[in-house]
Amino acid sequence: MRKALTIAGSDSGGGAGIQADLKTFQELEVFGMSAVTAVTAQNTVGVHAVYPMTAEAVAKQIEAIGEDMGADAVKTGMLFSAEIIETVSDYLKKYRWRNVVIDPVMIAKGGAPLLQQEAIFAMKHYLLPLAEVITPNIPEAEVLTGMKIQTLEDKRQAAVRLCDLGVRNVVIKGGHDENETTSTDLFFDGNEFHTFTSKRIHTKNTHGTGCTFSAVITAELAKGSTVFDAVSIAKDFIQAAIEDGISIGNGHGPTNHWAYGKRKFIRELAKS
Ligand SMILES: Nc1ncnc2c1ncn2[C@@H]1O[C@H](COP(=O)(O)OP(=O)(O)OP(=O)(O)O)[C@@H](O)[C@H]1O
Ligand SMILES: Cc1ncc(CO)c(N)n1
Repeated sequence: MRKALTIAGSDSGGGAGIQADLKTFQELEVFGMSAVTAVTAQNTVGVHAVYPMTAEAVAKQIEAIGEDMGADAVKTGMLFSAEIIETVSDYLKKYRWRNVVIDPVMIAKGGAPLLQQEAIFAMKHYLLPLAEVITPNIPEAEVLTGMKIQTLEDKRQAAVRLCDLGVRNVVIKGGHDENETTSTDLFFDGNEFHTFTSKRIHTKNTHGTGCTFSAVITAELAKGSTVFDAVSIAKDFIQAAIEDGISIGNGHGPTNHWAYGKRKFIRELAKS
């Protein structure tokens, strides 16, 4: 049984954060574990409140896992403060965890800040050098690189800059390219570029797409996939999850975490 750890915030609405990560790990048959960095009171409409944990509480959760169960892959999501980022970075080094996926969560879809402005320095200088993969959306990649991203060439340049910060593989996600008919994610492994493109789905049920995408990469790395294959599976998984999105609540509904598994099961049934 492969094990994956998510270090992220709790989304009471269940579509993003720790909840999305654990549902995704489960779908991919990886044992999921968590260290909660903050509790958010959140639903499909927005974030009502954020209650960060102390850095000590985050440290104790990670230590409990590190001293006993270990992890085949680790992902980070909402980290909120510089202090939490520094603590997480220290523990990633202490346990020499490989397959570290950083989703540099900064702002929720409705605009609520999930990372303090003054924590960006810590993210760039302590956390990013530990990343096997980083998965920023366009606004996050702009903040981390200090450049405006409008074209595919801009995404390429930003990916190179992120590798210069010590990251080994970069995926710049295209969900925010809202004028396009496709959603194109740019992958850079430090040497070569590859684009993963899918048809853009016109839906408001996209809450937690980024968390789910990076959780798939984490689960696949835990199972021994290459980074390229893990990203490729993540793209298929999120496409199915958005296509079969769930219309609950009055705002951005969640994606469907079991759509990918259900389709795979139906395909296998048809073959037999
Ligand atoms: N409307 C859409 N149609 C198809 N794919 C999409 C759509 N929106 C997002 N995606 C895909 O979902 C994944 C996540 O991208 P996105 O840019 O939305 O992340 P994000 O902004 O970090 O998400 P969130 O903050 O809501 O968790 C990417 O693979 C992207 O291509
Ligand atoms: C807890 C949490 N993490 C990440 C996101 C980004 O989708 C969110 N909305 N909430």
